[in-house]
Amino acid sequence: MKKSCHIHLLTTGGTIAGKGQVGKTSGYQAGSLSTDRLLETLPPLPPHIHLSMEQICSIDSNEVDDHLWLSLVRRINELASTDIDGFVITHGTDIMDETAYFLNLTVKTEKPVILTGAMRPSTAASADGPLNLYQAIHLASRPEAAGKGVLVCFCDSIYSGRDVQKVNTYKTDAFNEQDLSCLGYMRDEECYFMNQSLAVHTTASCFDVSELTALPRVDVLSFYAGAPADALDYYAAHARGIVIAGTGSGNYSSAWKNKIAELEPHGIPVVRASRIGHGIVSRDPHFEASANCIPSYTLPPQKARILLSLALTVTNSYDEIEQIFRKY
Ligand SMILES: NC(=O)C[C@H](N)C(=O)O
Repeated sequence: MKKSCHIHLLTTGGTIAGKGQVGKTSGYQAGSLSTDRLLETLPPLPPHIHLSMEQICSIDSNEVDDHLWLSLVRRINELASTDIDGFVITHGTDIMDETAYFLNLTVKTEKPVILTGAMRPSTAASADGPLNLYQAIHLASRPEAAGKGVLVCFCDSIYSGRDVQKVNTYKTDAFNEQDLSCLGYMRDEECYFMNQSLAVHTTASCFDVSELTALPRVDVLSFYAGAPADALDYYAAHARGIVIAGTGSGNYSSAWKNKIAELEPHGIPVVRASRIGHGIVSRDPHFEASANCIPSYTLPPQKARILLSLALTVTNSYDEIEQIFRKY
């Protein structure tokens, strides 16, 4: 007989809890199914898995903000010292990559923490939520999933919270399988790990948000043909740091480069990321001419924003922020 296992489900809403016209995959309301109703869609679990649950909120993930992240991480850290063996979080897919990365940097447990969701509402023909949730619960019960950082289980694949990104607007296989983030596969209840993220996470992370009520404001600004450099003045006046979604390998015009250099004495770090979504933004003397300009390495803009915000909770030093971007 298998050793019994206690999995705790935290629900936040998203399309997995969405309801709409029966059969249709679009035009639905996300986050409208209660946790009990969500569980009615699940195939039966084996007797050794004991499931407990709580609803954190019931929202479209575009409503997720720093405050929700801080309460979610506090709740997981508080429950991590109980007899719970693993956590599953249901979440909308639009912001799932951001929440997974934030939790990857801030939860203080080696126990499995798995996010899942769906691309089709519960009322759609061939809704994908039940299988995703079923597999996420099984994955959370597996010792192989421990100590690997926060994971996403979606459409038969296992992704690292560090590198997962949504890459399709509506298909059920919506995350980046052909990239750094796919760590392995699910086949029914079985998990098959093939890779592991080397970036620092969870118990080894230096970020402690337990006393914070808000995160330092960091904004993302896109560069595009002819983008006016004075937009940076606005962000420099309102945010503690800026991430640029540049072109190609994190590029922008010389007018932007000069404006960023002007911000250096004002203590505003500017992280160069890329709007491409794949590849690396590495050090380039052309851009890193001013010390406040830091490459995002393999982080896309929305994840670089999270890391810069957390980095600003521990340091204002440009050099130390750069070291953090190399490690996390
Ligand atoms: N598939 C989804 O879950 C999308 C939805 N808008 C959400 O992120 O909440």
